[in-house]
Amino acid sequence: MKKIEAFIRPEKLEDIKEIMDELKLNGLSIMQVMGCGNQKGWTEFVRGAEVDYNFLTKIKIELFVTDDQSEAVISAITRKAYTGEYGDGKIFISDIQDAVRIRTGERGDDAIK
Ligand SMILES: Nc1ncnc2c1ncn2[C@@H]1O[C@H](COP(=O)(O)OP(=O)(O)OP(=O)(O)O)[C@@H](O)[C@H]1O
Repeated sequence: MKKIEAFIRPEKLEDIKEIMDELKLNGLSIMQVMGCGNQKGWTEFVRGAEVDYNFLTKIKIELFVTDDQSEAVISAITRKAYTGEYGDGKIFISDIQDAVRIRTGERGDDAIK
Protein backbone atom coordinates (compact mmCIF):
# COMPACT_ATOMS: atom_id res chain seq x y z
CA MET A 1 0.00 0.00 0.00
CA LYS A 2 1.02 3.59 -0.60
CA LYS A 3 0.19 6.87 1.05
CA ILE A 4 -0.16 9.69 -1.48
CA GLU A 5 -0.07 13.23 -0.11
CA ALA A 6 -0.74 15.90 -2.71
CA PHE A 7 -0.52 19.66 -2.14
CA ILE A 8 -2.63 21.39 -4.77
CA ARG A 9 -4.22 24.73 -5.62
CA PRO A 10 -7.62 25.09 -3.87
CA GLU A 11 -9.32 25.85 -7.20
CA LYS A 12 -8.24 22.42 -8.51
CA LEU A 13 -10.07 20.47 -5.82
CA GLU A 14 -13.27 19.93 -7.82
CA ASP A 15 -11.28 18.53 -10.77
CA ILE A 16 -9.32 16.24 -8.52
CA LYS A 17 -12.42 14.87 -6.79
CA GLU A 18 -13.37 13.36 -10.18
CA ILE A 19 -10.48 10.93 -9.72
CA MET A 20 -12.52 9.09 -7.08
CA ASP A 21 -15.06 7.92 -9.68
CA GLU A 22 -12.63 7.59 -12.56
CA LEU A 23 -10.29 5.29 -10.64
CA LYS A 24 -12.97 3.71 -8.40
CA LEU A 25 -11.29 4.77 -5.16
CA ASN A 26 -13.05 4.32 -1.84
CA GLY A 27 -11.51 6.90 0.45
CA LEU A 28 -9.90 10.30 0.55
CA SER A 29 -9.09 12.93 3.17
CA ILE A 30 -8.83 16.63 2.45
CA MET A 31 -7.22 19.30 4.62
CA GLN A 32 -6.82 23.01 4.21
CA VAL A 33 -3.19 23.91 4.91
CA MET A 34 -0.92 26.93 4.75
CA GLY A 35 2.40 26.43 3.01
CA CYS A 36 5.12 27.64 0.71
CA GLY A 37 7.36 26.22 -1.98
CA ASN A 38 8.89 28.06 -4.91
CA GLN A 39 5.69 30.07 -4.93
CA LYS A 40 6.72 32.51 -2.25
CA GLY A 41 3.58 34.50 -1.51
CA TRP A 42 3.49 38.27 -1.73
CA THR A 43 4.38 41.48 0.08
CA GLU A 44 1.87 44.14 1.15
CA PHE A 45 1.98 47.40 3.05
CA VAL A 46 -0.23 47.33 6.17
CA ARG A 47 -0.54 50.69 7.96
CA GLY A 48 2.72 51.80 6.36
CA ALA A 49 4.67 48.69 7.36
CA GLU A 50 5.86 46.13 4.83
CA VAL A 51 4.41 42.69 5.63
CA ASP A 52 5.42 39.40 4.00
CA TYR A 53 2.65 36.90 3.42
CA ASN A 54 4.89 33.88 2.90
CA PHE A 55 2.26 31.22 3.39
CA LEU A 56 -0.47 30.58 0.88
CA THR A 57 -3.61 28.50 1.37
CA LYS A 58 -3.30 25.10 -0.28
CA ILE A 59 -5.36 21.92 -0.17
CA LYS A 60 -3.70 18.73 1.00
CA ILE A 61 -5.23 15.51 -0.28
CA GLU A 62 -4.31 12.31 1.50
CA LEU A 63 -5.09 8.94 -0.04
CA PHE A 64 -4.17 5.42 0.92
CA VAL A 65 -4.19 3.15 -2.11
CA THR A 66 -3.03 -0.31 -3.16
CA ASP A 67 0.34 -0.60 -4.89
CA ASP A 68 -1.33 -1.34 -8.21
CA GLN A 69 -3.54 1.79 -7.96
CA SER A 70 -0.80 4.23 -7.03
CA GLU A 71 0.77 5.15 -10.42
CA ALA A 72 -2.67 5.80 -11.94
CA VAL A 73 -3.59 8.05 -8.99
CA ILE A 74 -0.30 9.97 -9.18
CA SER A 75 -0.62 10.60 -12.91
CA ALA A 76 -4.30 11.60 -12.62
CA ILE A 77 -3.53 14.13 -9.86
CA THR A 78 -0.57 15.48 -11.85
CA ARG A 79 -2.74 15.92 -14.95
CA LYS A 80 -5.62 17.61 -13.13
CA ALA A 81 -3.52 19.90 -10.88
CA TYR A 82 -1.27 21.19 -13.69
CA THR A 83 -1.26 24.79 -14.90
CA GLY A 84 2.46 25.13 -15.67
CA GLU A 85 2.84 28.08 -13.26
CA TYR A 86 4.74 28.22 -9.95
CA GLY A 87 2.58 26.85 -7.15
CA ASP A 88 1.05 23.87 -8.99
CA GLY A 89 2.05 21.82 -5.97
CA LYS A 90 3.77 18.59 -5.11
CA ILE A 91 2.99 14.95 -4.49
CA PHE A 92 4.70 12.86 -1.80
CA ILE A 93 4.51 9.06 -1.88
CA SER A 94 5.37 6.67 0.94
CA ASP A 95 5.03 2.99 1.75
CA ILE A 96 2.33 1.91 4.20
CA GLN A 97 2.68 -1.26 6.22
CA ASP A 98 -0.92 -2.15 7.02
CA ALA A 99 -4.50 -0.88 7.35
CA VAL A 100 -7.58 -1.99 9.29
CA ARG A 101 -11.26 -1.48 8.44
CA ILE A 102 -12.65 -1.20 11.94
CA ARG A 103 -16.18 -2.41 11.08
CA THR A 104 -15.08 -5.76 9.61
CA GLY A 105 -11.54 -6.29 10.85
CA GLU A 106 -10.27 -6.56 7.25
CA ARG A 107 -6.56 -5.90 6.88
CA GLY A 108 -4.19 -4.60 4.22
CA ASP A 109 -5.49 -4.16 0.65
CA ASP A 110 -8.90 -5.54 1.70
CA ALA A 111 -9.30 -2.68 4.17
CA ILE A 112 -8.86 0.04 1.54
CA LYS A 113 -10.51 -1.48 -1.54
N1 LIG B 1 9.26 20.16 0.87
C1 LIG B 1 8.01 20.38 1.25
N2 LIG B 1 7.59 19.95 2.45
C2 LIG B 1 6.30 20.15 2.85
N3 LIG B 1 5.38 20.76 2.11
C3 LIG B 1 5.76 21.21 0.91
C4 LIG B 1 7.08 21.05 0.41
N4 LIG B 1 7.14 21.60 -0.82
C5 LIG B 1 5.92 22.08 -1.08
N5 LIG B 1 5.08 21.86 -0.05
C6 LIG B 1 3.68 22.21 0.03
O1 LIG B 1 3.19 22.25 -1.30
C7 LIG B 1 2.61 23.52 -1.57
C8 LIG B 1 2.82 23.86 -3.03
O2 LIG B 1 4.18 24.05 -3.24
P1 LIG B 1 4.71 24.67 -4.59
O3 LIG B 1 3.79 24.38 -5.70
O4 LIG B 1 5.10 26.09 -4.40
O5 LIG B 1 5.98 23.72 -4.72
P2 LIG B 1 7.28 23.91 -5.56
O6 LIG B 1 8.11 22.70 -5.39
O7 LIG B 1 7.90 25.19 -5.18
O8 LIG B 1 6.74 23.91 -7.06
P3 LIG B 1 6.70 25.08 -8.12
O9 LIG B 1 8.15 25.31 -8.51
O10 LIG B 1 5.87 24.50 -9.22
O11 LIG B 1 6.04 26.24 -7.46
C9 LIG B 1 3.28 24.45 -0.59
O12 LIG B 1 2.49 25.60 -0.36
C10 LIG B 1 3.42 23.57 0.63
O13 LIG B 1 2.17 23.55 1.32
